[in-house]
Amino acid sequence: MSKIDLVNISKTFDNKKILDNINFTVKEGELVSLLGPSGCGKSTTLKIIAGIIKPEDGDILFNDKSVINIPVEKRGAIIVFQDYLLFPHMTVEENISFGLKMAKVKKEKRIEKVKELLELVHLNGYEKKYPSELSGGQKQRVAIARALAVDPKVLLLDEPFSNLDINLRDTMREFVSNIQRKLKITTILVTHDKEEALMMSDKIAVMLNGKIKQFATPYEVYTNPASKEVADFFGEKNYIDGKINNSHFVTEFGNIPIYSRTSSNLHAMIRPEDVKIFPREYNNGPVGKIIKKKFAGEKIYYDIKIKDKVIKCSTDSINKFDIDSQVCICVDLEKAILYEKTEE
Ligand SMILES: Nc1ncnc2c1ncn2[C@@H]1O[C@H](COP(=O)(O)OP(=O)(O)OP(=O)(O)O)[C@@H](O)[C@H]1O
Repeated sequence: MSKIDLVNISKTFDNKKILDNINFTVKEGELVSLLGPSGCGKSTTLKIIAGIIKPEDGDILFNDKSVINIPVEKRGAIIVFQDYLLFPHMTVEENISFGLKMAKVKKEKRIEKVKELLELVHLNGYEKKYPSELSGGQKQRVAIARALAVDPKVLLLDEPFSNLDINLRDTMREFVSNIQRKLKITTILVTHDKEEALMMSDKIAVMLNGKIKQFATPYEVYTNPASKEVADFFGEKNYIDGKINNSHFVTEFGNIPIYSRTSSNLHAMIRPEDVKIFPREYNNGPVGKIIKKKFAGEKIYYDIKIKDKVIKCSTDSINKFDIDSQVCICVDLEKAILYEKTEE
């Protein structure tokens, strides 16, 4: 297993800068997610790490040694693509042992390794099946076993769950997490799914427009986005206006202390789960009317109109309120983050 460093990586396609000075480190045995919207450069980054694409600037280090001039087949970084790319004319065991055969590993050793991997991915008994006889989840497990067969220095997963239905996706996320932790294999996961990145990663690299905007733990990225741009990408939020007075940002929901001031043109970002909602008669905060309600199993999402502003709130589904009902809200301002206003 390796520590991976991306050092000042840049890449241009058709005169357009796709990757702009990318830097981050994946420690040995860590799972780092590369998270960002479609087209921001995630897959290109993965292909550069694997050696499929060469950057025009920068370096890739595996355990502090440059691998930039090492060709893809010798580099030891294996990509599992979202469409698995299994060989359709080969059985499960032939697919898994393909890389070992290429590496001229002896037959007995190959058989032993395939057996071990089939056990790891819970596919014992499937060795003689062809990919067309497998479900999506099973195909993906074969693809992972095939990647692991060659003992890669780093496992690169390119949107591995996006072709799976939602229930299987959860199962496979957990399955891959367990294998990754068990083998302690350095892994980079490309995803545009925030929840997936939050659940699976040791660290998240948030990528927007070819740049890494934040590199931190899931908790840090979610609770303390490095910029308004990251906060906007990362889930629902409210922006609350206010005025600065005596080192405080004064809002209609209460005051937020300002520790270091960079601008006077601020607003406070607050997540929907940090807005509490109470029946009108509690009378312990600003009053508004529920104008939208979305039931999502464990949670209910409300839009509450207070004067001319709409505040988003999410609660567990025990707290039920009807559309048009009057409620009062309490904003947990300790969780608020002040950002400079940008042009919308
Ligand atoms: N070989 C190429 N030649 C020209 N442009 C390319 C090439 N590969 C990627 N691009 C462009 O680079 C940009 C980033 O592509 P990339 O596949 O890295 O994005 P992504 O973040 O992985 O997107 P998605 O989530 O949709 O897969 C896109 O605008 C894409 O069109």
